[in-house]
Amino acid sequence: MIIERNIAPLIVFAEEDIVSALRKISVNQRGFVLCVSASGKLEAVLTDGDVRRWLVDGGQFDFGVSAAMVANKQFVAAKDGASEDELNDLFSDRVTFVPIVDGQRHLRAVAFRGQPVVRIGDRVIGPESPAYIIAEIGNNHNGSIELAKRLVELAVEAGADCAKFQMRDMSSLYRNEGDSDDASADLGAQYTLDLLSRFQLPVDEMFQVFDYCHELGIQPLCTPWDEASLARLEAYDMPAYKLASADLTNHPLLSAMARTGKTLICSTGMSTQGEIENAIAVLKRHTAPYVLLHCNSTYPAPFKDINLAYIRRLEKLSGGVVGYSGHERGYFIPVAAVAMGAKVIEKHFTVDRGMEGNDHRVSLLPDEFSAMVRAIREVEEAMGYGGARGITQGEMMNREVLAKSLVAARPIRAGQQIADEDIQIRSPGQGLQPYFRAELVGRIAKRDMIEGDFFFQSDLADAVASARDYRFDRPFGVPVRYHDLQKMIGATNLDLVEFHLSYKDMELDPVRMLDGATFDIALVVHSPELFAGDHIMDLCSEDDVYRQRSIDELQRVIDITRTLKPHFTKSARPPIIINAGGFSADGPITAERRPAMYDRIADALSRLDKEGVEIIPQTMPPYPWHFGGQRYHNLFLSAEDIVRFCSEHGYRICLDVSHSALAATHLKTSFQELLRQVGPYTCHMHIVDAAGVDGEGLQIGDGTVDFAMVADVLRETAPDASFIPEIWQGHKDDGAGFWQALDRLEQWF
Ligand SMILES: C=C(OP(=O)(O)O)C(=O)O
Repeated sequence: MIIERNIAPLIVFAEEDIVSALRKISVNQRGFVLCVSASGKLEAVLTDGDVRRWLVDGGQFDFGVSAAMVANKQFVAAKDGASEDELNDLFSDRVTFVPIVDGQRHLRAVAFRGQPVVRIGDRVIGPESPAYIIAEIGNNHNGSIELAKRLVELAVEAGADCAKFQMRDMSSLYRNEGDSDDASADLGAQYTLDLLSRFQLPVDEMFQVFDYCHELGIQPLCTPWDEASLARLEAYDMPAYKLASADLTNHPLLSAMARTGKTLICSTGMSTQGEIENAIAVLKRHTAPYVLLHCNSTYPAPFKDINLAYIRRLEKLSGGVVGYSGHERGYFIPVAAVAMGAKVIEKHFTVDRGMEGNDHRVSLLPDEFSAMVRAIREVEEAMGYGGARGITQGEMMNREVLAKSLVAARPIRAGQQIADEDIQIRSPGQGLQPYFRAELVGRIAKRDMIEGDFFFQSDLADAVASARDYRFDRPFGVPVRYHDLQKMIGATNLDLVEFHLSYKDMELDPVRMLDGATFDIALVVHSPELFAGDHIMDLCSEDDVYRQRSIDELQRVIDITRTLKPHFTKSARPPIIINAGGFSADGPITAERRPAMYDRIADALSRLDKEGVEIIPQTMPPYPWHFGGQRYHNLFLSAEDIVRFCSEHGYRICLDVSHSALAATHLKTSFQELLRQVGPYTCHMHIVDAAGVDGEGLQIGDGTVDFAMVADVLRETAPDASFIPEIWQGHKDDGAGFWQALDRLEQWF
């Protein structure tokens, strides 16, 4: 259960109009608002459903009507101080939230049934959120406001979500009123008192540092070590509080903190399980929103004593969000804690581990802290949701190359019953997976096969997508290789073929491969991206030798295209599609570096003999799949970049609908707008579906692209551009994937 005490987003004044109330519901995303009087008394509850019922049941569509007129005055509410069990009893299938009111019906909080989440300012921390990472500055400023501010700056740079400090009122906190010269104090306490007396920031300076945090966009938090400090921090209006392990058993302070109604992050170091359970009971009695941090309060904590597995136990005990406050050396343990479910991570932070004070020695330096943040974010990305196992895009590509298929062991004639001896298992994995063997045996072959031909899903199906003549409002074609060119052209009324050259194909003699044949259609060539020796085309590489190799390879592609051209009678100036380069391995390249990269590409292209051909760079997805692995593409993603390159350097492009849809999703920009802007520069297109940020090459209808919209925009902005359905592995099974795509696309194009 969640108790929300920040009620401002959940209330409207009863006399506010219904439109204001609906606006508030849209913003708070809770599906309701509570109508209160000017003095804050709860009068009614207004849900989405109430508004719908009002409209359907003959509401006068008078949007000036007050929220209270439409709202429901019969609602379930609880008294402030109700226990968690009492609140739980009020929930039902229909009641998913319960307003909590005081004796005078003033609204105090709202209880929600649901996932345990807490809020700190505008941050929501819960099972689905990224970990909230606290840079524990504590007293590592050693009493210097300048150093405190510098640590805040460094925490921001390191990617922390929060910069945390500590506040003590020395006179009320210590039994000797914080007298650091008290000779009767034992050694440990005397050392701590001495440090604290010298290294505390005065309250007004502490507040200046909090202001500085706000200025830099990082949340400030603080641990009050006593009630006097809590009162001072309340006066500043902190968004939440941290309770130190040392105070988990200090129920009066815990209760005082709980009474603020703010989220409490409570460390559990130095406590037994029974003491932790008692603290949870206090927190629940106050219906406080809280996070428990597993912690071993040794400085530094020995790895053998950390007992990270306790995080899971703590989660069960608390029934809420858990985290980890680490005092060990290094940052691997917090990263592991995140993998175990920690949603708050606190680590000490310093500029110099050699400075005076215990905490410095167990603190991370800024570059270590930022490495921890990076590692945590990577682990979070890798955690997933434990749903059903699917095959990822990268695996799918590797499965094609590395896995096995069922292939014909000897020639098979159409109409023949397939026997077990007709089948063998061979790599690559482009055909039916081996476990279909039993299903295949006994079937009647639908086609003639020679030894080594793949069996496909269609050999098990009763109906197969096959080619026919198509009608489109623009020239269309399919991708071909030397080996299937004749077959594809013979199958349907293509206007063009897009010749996909592999680097191996470049060693073949085009004249011999075409055997003197000519075709009454046009030619588009897709240059290889990968050349011999793992060379990936990169016309803007900063390595001049590498770049020159890319230029030379592209010149060879141009020469081959010129040799192919006379065999395609409708080709005046065949376009050559290139993936121009500009990829990176470890992360995206910043926007400032991109213009120079485009200039290098334009310069490389200007060095080519392009007589008789047109080079058209392809629009790119954010994550290309070179060698089945993940890299970053940086160029030809955004509409602005593409338009600038084309208009400045006089090029047209190949618009890959799948790539650009993924790019728009990744860049959080409008795909429709991208199409509108790049349409006028489009010479040729790959029309194919896409999903998410890396699901490319999908069959039409298997992704999320709105093809009706795409067709409408392109009819206006690129009416003459030709296209192919570049379905991944569409050529398999005699082009079944291409024919199915053309079938589906005909309704729009
Ligand atoms: C000492 C503190 O916390 P922990 O117990 O998590 O180290 C603190 O927050 O000041």
